[in-house]
Amino acid sequence: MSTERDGGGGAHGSSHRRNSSRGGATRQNPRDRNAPQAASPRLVAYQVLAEVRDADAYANLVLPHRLRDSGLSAADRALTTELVYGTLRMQGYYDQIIQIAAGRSVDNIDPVALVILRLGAHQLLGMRIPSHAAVFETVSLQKIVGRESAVGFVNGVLRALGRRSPEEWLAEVRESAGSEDAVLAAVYSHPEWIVRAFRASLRVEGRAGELEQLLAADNEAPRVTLARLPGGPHSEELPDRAYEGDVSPLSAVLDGGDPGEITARSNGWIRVQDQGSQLAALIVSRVRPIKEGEVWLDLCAGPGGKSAVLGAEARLGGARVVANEVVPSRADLVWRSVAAVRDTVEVVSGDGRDITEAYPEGFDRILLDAPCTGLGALRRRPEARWRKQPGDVPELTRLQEELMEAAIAALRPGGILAYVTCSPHRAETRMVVSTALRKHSDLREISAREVASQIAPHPLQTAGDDLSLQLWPHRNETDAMFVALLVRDGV
Ligand SMILES: C[S@@+](CC[C@H](N)C(=O)[O-])C[C@H]1O[C@@H](n2cnc3c(N)ncnc32)[C@H](O)[C@@H]1O
Repeated sequence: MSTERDGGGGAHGSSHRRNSSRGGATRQNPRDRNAPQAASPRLVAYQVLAEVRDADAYANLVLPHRLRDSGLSAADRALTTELVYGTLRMQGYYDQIIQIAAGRSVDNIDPVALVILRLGAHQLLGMRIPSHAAVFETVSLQKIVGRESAVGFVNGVLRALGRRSPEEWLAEVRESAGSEDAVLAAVYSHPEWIVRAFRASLRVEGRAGELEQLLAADNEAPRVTLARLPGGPHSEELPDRAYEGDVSPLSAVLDGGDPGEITARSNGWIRVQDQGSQLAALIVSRVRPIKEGEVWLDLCAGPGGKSAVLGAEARLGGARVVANEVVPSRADLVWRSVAAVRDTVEVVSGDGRDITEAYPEGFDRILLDAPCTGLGALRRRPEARWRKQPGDVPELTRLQEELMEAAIAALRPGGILAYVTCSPHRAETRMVVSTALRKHSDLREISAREVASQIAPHPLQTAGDDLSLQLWPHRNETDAMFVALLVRDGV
């Protein structure tokens, strides 16, 4: 499931790396395992990675908490972020190299040592921290958190890693993979089934040649993007060191600075949100002029990023919004997210498949931002690619089709339904829409691409013949959002 308030992303910066390669783990005696450990970037990064592995935690939720409590400087917080996000994104690639260097499968490596080796691999190969510093610091970490008996092993593997350049390792990994998809999966650190799904979606647009660019974009930290809710006290102003993005007229793309300070000062009017998500919500609110008294539904609203945009737009046009979310704790997040426009948004919690029981009178516009694999947001959720399984797809498409049926039943005659996912997987996008169109002769599709191109401040880079809109990280610098617009016949 996807979230919009995550922001996410890792900071880059070689100066941080240099400063911090001396920090933390070496300031105490690494052999005194009972002494309280002062926070260091590598120790905090290890703790986050261990929590992600052991407790199925989300790095973008755990990391900010750990950083807040760490007492680390801004530079060391940036280094920690890079260590966590970079290591998680490139885990598949580093595992190939660790296997070669260790002469055994990663399945046969002690789990703590494996996390530490991945952290070391990222420093050596991803951040190009000088080999002696990276090896020394990482071995020190093993002495603090790992088994004493594995220290020699970790030291030996890291030294083997450091003996070859990143380019030599890349060539070695390329050579040892088999098919073309296996090579791409290994080199760009994606599971092979995701590579195949992306290839299939791009091929429909006649752009299969962009696959490598897409995979590479997934491994880059996205820029932090803010949404300025329309009608807010400073919605027209761009914050310092920000520029308007190409995709959403509400966007402010940050060129540095702390988004936390800007968002906290704004009382909910300015918030972190991917441009693709902003555009998806604006497609619902701007597809046609708003008639006073319209009632809109956000059927799967948690954590509420799009509800806030819809609420702000509805408020200006005299409409109101019902925001529904099945998980009560996520409905609370929606309630918090719409703080600036609470007079316009009613937050409710229930299964979206039963929405017509609670609201038999129906809705003029519905946003169905469906639970999905989230394969379009891998940049911002670095561990997600390793957790998702191909078997998740059929289960999700069943739920998506059921929610689609409920949304259609809740649509007033003449009403508009936007079906949205943050996944480009065809089974979750066009196939769900095609099934709905086949089943309901009173539904017709209109061009989400055309509506989107009238909203976007700059020409939208899209391809293919579909009426639906498919955005891509490598082309649009957004999550790979999909939007289809369905209109129900009638007045
Ligand atoms: C893609 S997320 C929505 C993101 C949200 N629109 C935003 O912009 O912040 C999908 C949401 O659907 C919720 N969900 C899953 N099954 C549901 C159901 N049967 N009824 C309503 N919501 C559901 C999930 O809990 C999740 O919060």
